[in-house]
Amino acid sequence: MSETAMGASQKDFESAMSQVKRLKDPGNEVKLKLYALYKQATEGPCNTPKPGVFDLINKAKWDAWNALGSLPKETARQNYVDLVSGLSSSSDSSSQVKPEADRKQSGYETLVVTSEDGITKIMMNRPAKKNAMTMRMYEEIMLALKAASKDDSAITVLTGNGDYYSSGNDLTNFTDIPSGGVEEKAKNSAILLRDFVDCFIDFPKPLIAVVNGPAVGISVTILGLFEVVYASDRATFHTPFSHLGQSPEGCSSYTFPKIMGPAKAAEMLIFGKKLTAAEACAQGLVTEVFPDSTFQKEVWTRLKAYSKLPPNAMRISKQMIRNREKEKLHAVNAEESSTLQERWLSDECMNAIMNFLTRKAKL
Ligand SMILES: CCCC/C=C/CC(=O)SCCNC(=O)CCNC(=O)[C@H](O)C(C)(C)COP(=O)(O)OP(=O)(O)OC[C@H]1O[C@@H](n2cnc3c(N)ncnc32)[C@H](O)[C@@H]1OP(=O)(O)O
Repeated sequence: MSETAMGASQKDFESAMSQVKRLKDPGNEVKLKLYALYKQATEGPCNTPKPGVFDLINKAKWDAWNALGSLPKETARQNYVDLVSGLSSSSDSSSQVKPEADRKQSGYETLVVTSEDGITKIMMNRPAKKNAMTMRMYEEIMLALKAASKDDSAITVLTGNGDYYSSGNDLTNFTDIPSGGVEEKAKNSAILLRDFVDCFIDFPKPLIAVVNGPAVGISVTILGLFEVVYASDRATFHTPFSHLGQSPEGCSSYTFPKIMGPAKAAEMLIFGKKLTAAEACAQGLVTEVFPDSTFQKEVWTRLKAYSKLPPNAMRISKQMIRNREKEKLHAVNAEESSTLQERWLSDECMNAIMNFLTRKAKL
């Protein structure tokens, strides 16, 4: 569906609901996704108390609904219709689909998500906008991560389609002001940011970034939460927070000084120094750099080999490496998100965004 397409009508939604009843069992994961989108589309954000830990089924349903955060009702309705339509077409051709075949998951508007060879690949898919991250993309990445945490893949990859990895937060996100004004917008954005980064902090399987091109802002900062970062030699790493009147997020105020030392971290996070892939590798942010001409081939060959390692052992090793940091990371994320909530209301930030939107300035 195109980004500008109108949302699904109530009639489309009702027809999708009756189609669901005729589908063969799509499995628990998809059923949870359908449940969550249905609740969000009809009742809005999750509004019931969290069930107890032993109430497994209701807790899974609650988690799925709650994970949709503040996704608007209309978007949830559209996602529900898209998901059902994808399920219907795949069940029509189910006789041709092998269980281990490349499974493209439908229902996403801003991503292409596939699961193959023990690898779930989440590809940001707005190449014409340099994979800038819209509100919808944040929500969809969270959904895709939640699904990947429970699917049968061993490792999960985040990458970008086109010449950019991602240009970071879509600056037009700030133009859609709700009735509660800019304060409400800043508050909702801070909640979304915190939820988004929490998903990376809590992700249980090895997470790999395949950085196919330049990366900006939040797409760079969250790299500190990945196990491995492979970069094309065309990639650059840029966090122009001060230029935008903003402050670090993605736990980078904590992870970057740990990874590269406080002086190098300050150059990136305060002064917006752009690193080449080789520099980012020397600073420890990137694991390995590959020539762009052989990047995809070399990286995927390596990842396919890694994905054959025993998945439980990899998961346990990741948890041992990360778990003692988790509490700290959640606290840092909360602090960074609330600082940004204030920054977004500052003149410095508003002027910088206006400049971008009116094309007076480029990075
Ligand atoms: C709710 C959670 C919030 C979390 C906060 C995170 C903080 C950040 O992520 S800060 C980083 C924000 N990102 C930027 O400041 C980048 C802004 N973009 C640019 O400076 C340039 O577009 C570029 C250097 C990335 C690329 O320049 P280039 O000349 O090669 O291409 P363009 O013609 O500028 O881009 C093509 C097309 O894409 C649109 N676009 C690119 N990036 C963004 C973006 N971040 N937000 C909105 N739109 C973006 C650009 O406007 C062009 O669109 P049109 O073809 O329609 O003009």
